[in-house]
Amino acid sequence: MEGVDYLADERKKAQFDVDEMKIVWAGSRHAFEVSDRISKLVANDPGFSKEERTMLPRKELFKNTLRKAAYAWKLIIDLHLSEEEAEKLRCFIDEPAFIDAHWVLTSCLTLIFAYAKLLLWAQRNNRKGGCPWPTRCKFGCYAQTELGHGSNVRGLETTATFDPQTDEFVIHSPTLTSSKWWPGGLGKVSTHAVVYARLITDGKDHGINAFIIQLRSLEDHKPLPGITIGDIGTKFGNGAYNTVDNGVLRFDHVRIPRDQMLMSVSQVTKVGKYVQFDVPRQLLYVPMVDVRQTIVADASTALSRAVCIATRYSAVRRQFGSQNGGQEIQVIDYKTQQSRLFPLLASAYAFRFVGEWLKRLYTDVTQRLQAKDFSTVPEVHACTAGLKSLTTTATADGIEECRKLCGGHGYLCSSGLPELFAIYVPACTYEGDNIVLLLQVARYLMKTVSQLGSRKKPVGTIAYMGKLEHLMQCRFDVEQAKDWLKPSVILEAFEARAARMSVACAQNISKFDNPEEGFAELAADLVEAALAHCQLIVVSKFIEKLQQDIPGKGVKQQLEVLCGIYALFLLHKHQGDFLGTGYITSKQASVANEQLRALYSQLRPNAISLVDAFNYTDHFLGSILGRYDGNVYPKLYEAAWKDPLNESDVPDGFHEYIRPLLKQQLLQTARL
Ligand SMILES: CCCCC/C=C\C/C=C\C/C=C\C=C\C(=O)SCCNC(=O)CCNC(=O)[C@H](O)C(C)(C)COP(=O)(O)OP(=O)(O)OC[C@H]1O[C@@H](n2cnc3c(N)ncnc32)[C@H](O)[C@@H]1OP(=O)(O)O
Ligand SMILES: Cc1cc2nc3c(=O)[nH]c(=O)nc-3n(C[C@H](O)[C@H](O)[C@H](O)COP(=O)(O)OP(=O)(O)OC[C@H]3O[C@@H](n4cnc5c(N)ncnc54)[C@H](O)[C@@H]3O)c2cc1C
Repeated sequence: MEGVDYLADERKKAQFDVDEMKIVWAGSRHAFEVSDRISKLVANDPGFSKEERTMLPRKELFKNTLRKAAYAWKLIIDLHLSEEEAEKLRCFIDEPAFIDAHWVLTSCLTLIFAYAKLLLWAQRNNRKGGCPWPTRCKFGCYAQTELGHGSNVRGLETTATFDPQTDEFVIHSPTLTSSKWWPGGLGKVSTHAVVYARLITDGKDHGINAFIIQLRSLEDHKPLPGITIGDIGTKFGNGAYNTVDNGVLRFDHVRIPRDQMLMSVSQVTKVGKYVQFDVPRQLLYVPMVDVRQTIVADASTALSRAVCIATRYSAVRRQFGSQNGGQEIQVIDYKTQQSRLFPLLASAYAFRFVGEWLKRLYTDVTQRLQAKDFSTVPEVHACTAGLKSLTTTATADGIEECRKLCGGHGYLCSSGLPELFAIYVPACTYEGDNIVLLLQVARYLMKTVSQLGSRKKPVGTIAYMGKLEHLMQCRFDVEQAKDWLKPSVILEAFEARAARMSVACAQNISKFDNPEEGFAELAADLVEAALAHCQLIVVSKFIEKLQQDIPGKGVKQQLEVLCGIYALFLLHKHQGDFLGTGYITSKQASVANEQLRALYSQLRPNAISLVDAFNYTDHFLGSILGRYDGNVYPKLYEAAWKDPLNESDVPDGFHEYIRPLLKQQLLQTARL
């Protein structure tokens, strides 16, 4: 029946003010209002329908994305949307597109500028006049990865050879493996690209630098002479990321003016002299830091969406336990369901808060860079790399777990979960493979441990290493379950575990004559130590959030429950680390698990309202199982009939393939 709220009883159980929690989730009252308004605008506009996305063939799907992007662009202009509103529009349209960075950044700059802004910052500081680039081009992409190399940026093969006769660079793809491969927006749309290539002057290779290169004619959109471009082919999942034209690109001695090199860390003069500036070479990599922090901020959105679907459906779905003709048990009441679902709900909140914090850290580093203060770049690199790895791995795994939590119906495209997973899972790979990124964090940790004796004091997220002596010796000395609720106890447990794992790795590396050999041999342990450090960051930022003034009846209490679940779930999952490093005993681990179970019971009556606080429209959720009103079964039944296979009772191919077989069977039966 339309209009009935099948989850109304669940909503009545809430012990906190949901409207206030919506504001905490959004980040501020203003952010909530913008998000609420724009999500409704998208949901009520048939131009943004997603209904048939998983059924369209690739060419139609792609054209449909182009249509939506153009339509959204028109709306932004017609409605005079601010940058913040445009970004929300991009988010709620919920379709990866070539044009994404336009929504992320500004309504008039290009995607290339997004990636290149820090490079351009340095360029502006080292050359007279600004770079005319952003206003000149139409659409851009970021062409770093090649067919043969992605993670190993120093191994890229594309060359940019300076020709002093003409004051130009000659861009060339010398091998098949040097073909640019993967850039989003490259295949069919981009007119320009930031291309990473080896700089060669006077026969000398100066390593990787970035260049701005026009790819297509602004008149007829054809590739310019010497340039070959195409799409790399269909990707994982129906619909999903196939809305994006990830592309391949080859250069055959393409000439570009000298000033199209992004001269952030070095410069080539008119006579071909290579000059290195007095800035760290890593500045070349800072655009990756920018996008990684955006990915961390987006992780909570993807995870909370899956959790919202699985939580609502778990309250609607009933299995077993009916007595005397009464109702069966809601699957959300099974302790196993709770122990799989509630840590994901807690993780969604935890990632939200760590994402907010990382944004502030990133804003701080960009301000420091303007003042030529490079001191925090290594820490920001470690934080963005590590948190990108932690949050995307946990989110991709979490979405898949939510699919399983919805049983068989979770496997239907109409549950929204298969497509959400297919769109999300490449986040574990793009902007840096998650293992490669954890190894970067491990390098930073090993460096930190090796410098502990020096005058350089660890600060920021590694400040805890400053009390190493205490962290190596301390023991958890309380016995009751409720002791595990004290923030100081949780924090010390995570600090001691992270510090001990890093120190153990450093000690083992020191047993090798060559530290690089030791690092390679111990890589699996180092990844675990890096993860322990990143989990400590997430836990500590959640605890910091709770120290703020949080208004609203019961809101802070619910967040305390979620924080406890996040931390104690990790402790339970990684018990081996905590026991192995000797900080807790097995009795204490079991007491922590007791406390975790008690927290699940406290969360249970609030579960539906905690996912309502995400304030997602049914359009954004794109899931029959996650509908706000819980009216699942009639809508699932209705949706099945919309499948193209159900357009006729007798399927295409019946006469060619089914009928002959049926006839053959009839004949055989007759012979018998
Ligand atoms: C524009 C907005 C778009 C918004 C989009 C929103 C969501 C995303 C949606 C879709 C995705 C779309 C696009 C995806 C794009 C891409 O995937 S682009 C390609 C990304 N590629 C990578 O991430 C490659 C990963 N590899 C690397 O980053 C490096 O090569 C590696 C870190 C592995 C280093 O290799 P190595 O050869 O060992 O290093 P070097 O010798 O070159 O340098 C080492 C020193 O530099 C420090 N460092 C490394 N990276 C950074 C960094 N990013 N920032 C600062 N510093 C860095 C490193 O710590 C070493 O320092 P020390 O020498 O130890 O002091
Ligand atoms: C959807 C999508 C969009 C993308 N968009 C862009 C884009 O816009 N622009 C762009 O330039 N690129 C883009 N990429 C490319 C992406 O950045 C790379 O795929 C990514 O950096 C991983 O590199 P790779 O493919 O070389 O993986 P590989 O490095 O080949 O990884 C293969 C395996 O080797 C392991 N491995 C590699 N190195 C090490 C090591 N040192 N130690 C231990 N294990 C290691 C990895 O963990 C992984 O298991 C995109 C990729 C995808 C999937």
